[in-house]
Amino acid sequence: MLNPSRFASRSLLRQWRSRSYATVASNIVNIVEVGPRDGLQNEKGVIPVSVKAELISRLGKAGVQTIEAGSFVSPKWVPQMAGTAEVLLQMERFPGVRYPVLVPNQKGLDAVAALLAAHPAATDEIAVFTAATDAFTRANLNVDTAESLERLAPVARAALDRGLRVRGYVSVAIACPYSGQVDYARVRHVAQALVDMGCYEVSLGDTVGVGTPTQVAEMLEEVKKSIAVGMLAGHFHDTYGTAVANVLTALEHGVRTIDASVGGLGGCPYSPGATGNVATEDVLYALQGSPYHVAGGAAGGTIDLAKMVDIGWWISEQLGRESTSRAGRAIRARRLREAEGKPSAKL
Ligand SMILES: CC(C)(COP(=O)([O-])OP(=O)([O-])OC[C@H]1O[C@@H](n2cnc3c(N)ncnc32)[C@H](O)[C@@H]1OP(=O)([O-])[O-])[C@@H](O)C(=O)NCCC(=O)NCCSC(=O)C[C@@](C)(O)CC(=O)[O-]
Repeated sequence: MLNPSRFASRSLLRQWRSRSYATVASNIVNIVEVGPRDGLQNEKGVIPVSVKAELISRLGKAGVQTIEAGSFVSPKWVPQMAGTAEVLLQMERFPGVRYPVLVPNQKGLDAVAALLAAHPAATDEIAVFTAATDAFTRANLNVDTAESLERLAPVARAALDRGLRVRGYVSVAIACPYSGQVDYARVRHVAQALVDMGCYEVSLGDTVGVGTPTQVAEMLEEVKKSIAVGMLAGHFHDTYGTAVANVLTALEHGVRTIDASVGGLGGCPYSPGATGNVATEDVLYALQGSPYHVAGGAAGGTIDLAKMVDIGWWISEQLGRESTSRAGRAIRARRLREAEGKPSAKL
């Protein structure tokens, strides 16, 4: 450990202090809560705008810093995301919280622009998306990957010109439901193309949820050959129960932004058999007592696990299903035992 009194000048001391701060800051984990978008887009029924807005309001109140609020995609393709503009107007907002929206094409960006013309604070960020395989991109966007990138580049440019931040997604970064094992070099090239078009961050998706920690590590090492790890995010579905392990692996490899979904909601309509995202509650629980600090939004502190458990339960009830968050279910069961006066250790 260096001793600050050994620094010859104040400016060197300042540099040392800022380096120390950078070390601390590098343990800050950002959660992008994708429940209201990735979580709800795969539901069978159509979810009322009021429920979606209430979900986002509750998440903001629980301290979530970034909440993906919905999509401006074709309602013929994904009817569950219809009404995102209304959601953005109905939900309660919290200072310091970001509310990005998914945009697939110029038409989606035009809809965002029309909303912003009337309500300039509706959002300040869009996310564009493509995939590492042509088969998946065709299923999701009706074009192959190269064409999707060609179409997205002017959309990203126009969004940046409007002062919006642009995030990118690469789906099927580990395996594709249509073409199997994915070449990680291809993931790297597609992620690089998104960075080149101006995305400040690229989220790498194990859309199918089949990835193991070893595969995630290999994929990240490949992508990191060209892209600074600070620009990468991890997006892990939990089909085979490896999502929390994959989150921890991504953190070990330097990734500091994790997409997660309250109650483990979700799935992609074009990824048959895939279950929801890693549950936000499970990530929060797994990181307790670790060197990582999960950044909070409104309160400036962290995300409140107890409140997230309540939200996971509430939204699951609204959807007529059970929360798939293991931590959420265990915490809830413990509360019930305690309410009945039964002995309850941490379990
Ligand atoms: C991109 C298209 C539209 C192309 O779909 P297309 O059929 O090739 O496009 P089109 O230009 O021929 O348009 C067809 C119709 O859609 C309308 N349309 C066209 N664009 C829009 C728009 N933006 N908003 C509203 N309407 C739109 C358009 O006006 C037209 O309406 P019609 O004339 O028939 O009445 C379609 O493929 C689409 O919407 N795809 C979105 C699919 C989607 O949302 N997938 C889920 C999100 S990605 C994901 O979940 C993965 C991720 C991000 O979570 C990460 C991971 O897990 O890997």
